[in-house]
Amino acid sequence: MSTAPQLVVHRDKELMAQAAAARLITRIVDAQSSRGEASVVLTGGRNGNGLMAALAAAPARDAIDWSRLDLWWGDERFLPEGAPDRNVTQAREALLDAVPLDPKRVHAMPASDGPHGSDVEAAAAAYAAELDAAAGPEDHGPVPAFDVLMLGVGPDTHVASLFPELPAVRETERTVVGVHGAPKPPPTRVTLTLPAIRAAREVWLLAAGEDKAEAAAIALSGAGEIQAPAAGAYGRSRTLWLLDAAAASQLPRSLYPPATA
Ligand SMILES: O=C1O[C@H](COP(=O)(O)O)[C@@H](O)[C@H](O)[C@H]1O
Repeated sequence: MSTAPQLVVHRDKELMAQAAAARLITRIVDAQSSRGEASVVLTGGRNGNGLMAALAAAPARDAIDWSRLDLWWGDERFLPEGAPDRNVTQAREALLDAVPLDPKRVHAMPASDGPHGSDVEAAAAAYAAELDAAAGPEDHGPVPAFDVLMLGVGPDTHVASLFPELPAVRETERTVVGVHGAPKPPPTRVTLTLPAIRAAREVWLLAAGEDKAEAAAIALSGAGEIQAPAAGAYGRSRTLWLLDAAAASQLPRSLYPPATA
C-alpha cells in the first residue's frame, strides 16, 4: 500500500541539505536505540552528495554509532572501481572516508571491473543475492526493511536508475536489475527496482534547484510511475519529499505546505 507523500520545503538547497542531514542523524540514532542497528540506502547525484557533505560537517554526526550502520545504494553507474562518476566514489569523498564505518556493512554495488566483469546482469543478480542474504524473517521478502532509503529526483523524474519508460521501471519481480541505454551518462547502470524501494520503512525523495521543479510537480500531481518513476517511490510507513523553494516552485498550490505557502 502506498503512503501519501509528505512535503517539507526549505529556503534553499544548503538549508535543505543541513536539515535533511539532521533528520537522518535522528532517524539513525532512534533506530539504533530501539533495534541496536540501522540501515540506510544512499543516493547519488547532486542533492544526495550535498546531504552527505552536510552530514560530514554536522557535529551531531558523532551521535551515530557508525559501526552499527549498514549502508546500501539505490543505484550505481556501472564503471570501474574508483571511477570518479561512481556513486560510491562520490559518497566516500563526501562522507564515508571521514567516519568509522564497519567495511563489512558498506554494501557498494559491483563495479564493471569486479568479479562479474562487464556483465551488468550478473552484477545486478549478485547485489540482489546480497540483499536477500541480509533480509531477516521479519522483513517479509528478499530485501531488508531499510530504515531510510534516499532518492535524488532527476530533472526527468528518474529516481535511482529508473528512467521514464525504460524496462527497469516496469520490473515487478526482481529487486535489482541492470540498465542499458540510460539517457543520462553513463548508459549502463545497476539499480534497485520499485518493489525493492517500496520495502523501505521510509523513502525520502530529495529535490533542490530550479531544474527539479517540473519533475516534482509532475510526480506529485498524479502521474504514472512508468512515465514518472518518482511517482512510484514510496515507503511502508512514510514517504517524504524534501525540497527547496526552487524545486517546489511549480507545485500546485493545493500541495504546497501551508506553513511555507
Ligand atoms: O544519475 C543519477 O542521478 C540521480 C539524480 O541526480 P541529480 O544530480 O540530478 O540530483 C540520482 O538520484 C542517481 O542516484 C544517480 O545515479
